[in-house]
Amino acid sequence: MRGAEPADAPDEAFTLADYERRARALLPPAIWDFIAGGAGEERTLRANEAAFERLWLLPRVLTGAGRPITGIRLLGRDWPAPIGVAPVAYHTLVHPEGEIATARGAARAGLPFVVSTFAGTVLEDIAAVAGGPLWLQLYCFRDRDVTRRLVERAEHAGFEAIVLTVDAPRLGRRLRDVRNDFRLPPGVAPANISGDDFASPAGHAAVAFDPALDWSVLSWLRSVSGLPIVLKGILGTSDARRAVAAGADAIVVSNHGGRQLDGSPATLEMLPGIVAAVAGGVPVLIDGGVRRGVDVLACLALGAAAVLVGRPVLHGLTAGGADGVAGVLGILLDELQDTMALTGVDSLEAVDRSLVAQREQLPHLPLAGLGTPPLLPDAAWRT
Ligand SMILES: Cc1cc2nc3c(=O)[nH]c(=O)nc-3n(C[C@H](O)[C@H](O)[C@H](O)COP(=O)(O)O)c2cc1C
Ligand SMILES: CCCCCCC(=O)C(=O)O
Repeated sequence: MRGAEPADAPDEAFTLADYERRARALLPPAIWDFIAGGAGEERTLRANEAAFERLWLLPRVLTGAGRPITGIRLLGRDWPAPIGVAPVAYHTLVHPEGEIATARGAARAGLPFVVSTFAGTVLEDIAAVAGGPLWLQLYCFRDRDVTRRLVERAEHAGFEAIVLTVDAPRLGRRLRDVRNDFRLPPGVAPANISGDDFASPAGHAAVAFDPALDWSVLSWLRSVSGLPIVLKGILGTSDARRAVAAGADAIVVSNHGGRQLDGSPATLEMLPGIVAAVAGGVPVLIDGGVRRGVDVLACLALGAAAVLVGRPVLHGLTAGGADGVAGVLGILLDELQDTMALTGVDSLEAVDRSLVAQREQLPHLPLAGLGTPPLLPDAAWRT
């Protein structure tokens, strides 16, 4: 248990951990496992959250920063805060209105929503209720016509970017799902692609995903869409550089929430090296284990332009539909504002690496060095 938290599912939620406990109490165990689980022994899943425990924020005092402004501009659009909803399949698993309720919840905060290829509701219906930027997450199928039609529909419906997931030539081996023989319940299916046999996500992916996907997919995608292309699932510096060279408009440092390669590093640990490698060429976003406003600020201090949040949004959706999603995003936003004010920064332009220190390194720092602490050793970032 973390912090001052009740052991049982709380009636009211004050933190994302409260929402998590409420969702767990409400969901059937196999659905809970599908959402909460990761690949293999879940080392990477655990590492994502644990990495945040190793960073401290170093407050600056008397800066007059009591009313911080959280807005950013990304891919030509203003975001009220550097927080978006990560693409997560099948919101209809946890709430009958699925992504429609999520879009309504995100709209209340005006925050962006990345809709999964495997959304359980129709893209055009989601677009009709959205209030912030909408991006489409794309899995590239063996059948490029199916993939192209999805992109064209999204563009026509007003989606503003394509987020191509590049870490999934197949699905990771998620042992909870294997042990549960997980199947989608009746009534839960992808609403935007046709076909059958979707019930086993891993089985369907094995048949439908293009296992031979390579960098040429970017020029193919450019040939079918004029939308900005964001590559999601970059973890290494050389891939990050290659993404920029290949014309990506942004990248998301992601290990798919620990659901793909178990044994890959925490995203937070890889972020500084990737930001350095990209050298301002494109915005770098990150996801994985972001659970508090402090975590958001830590990511920004290490060079991220914005964070995406996955499981917590589903927890909010489970607990309270659109209200729950708005609740989760509202808590993160409030916590980010608290953190900025207490750290002494009044805008995100004032956030830089001098705000964070790695716990293990602090005792060795001379006092004068506290302003510019070295973070993880370079070797940890190389690929
Ligand atoms: C239940 C579930 C379904 C997901 N579905 C997708 C998906 O359809 N496409 C995708 O690119 N990533 C998918 N992801 C990964 C998320 O986009 C994101 O990378 C990850 O959840 C971030 O970590 P967090 O949950 O710790 O915030 C999924 C994650 C979960 C938990
Ligand atoms: C073929 C269905 C696959 C859904 C995959 C969703 C996903 O990315 C996940 O991590 O789960």
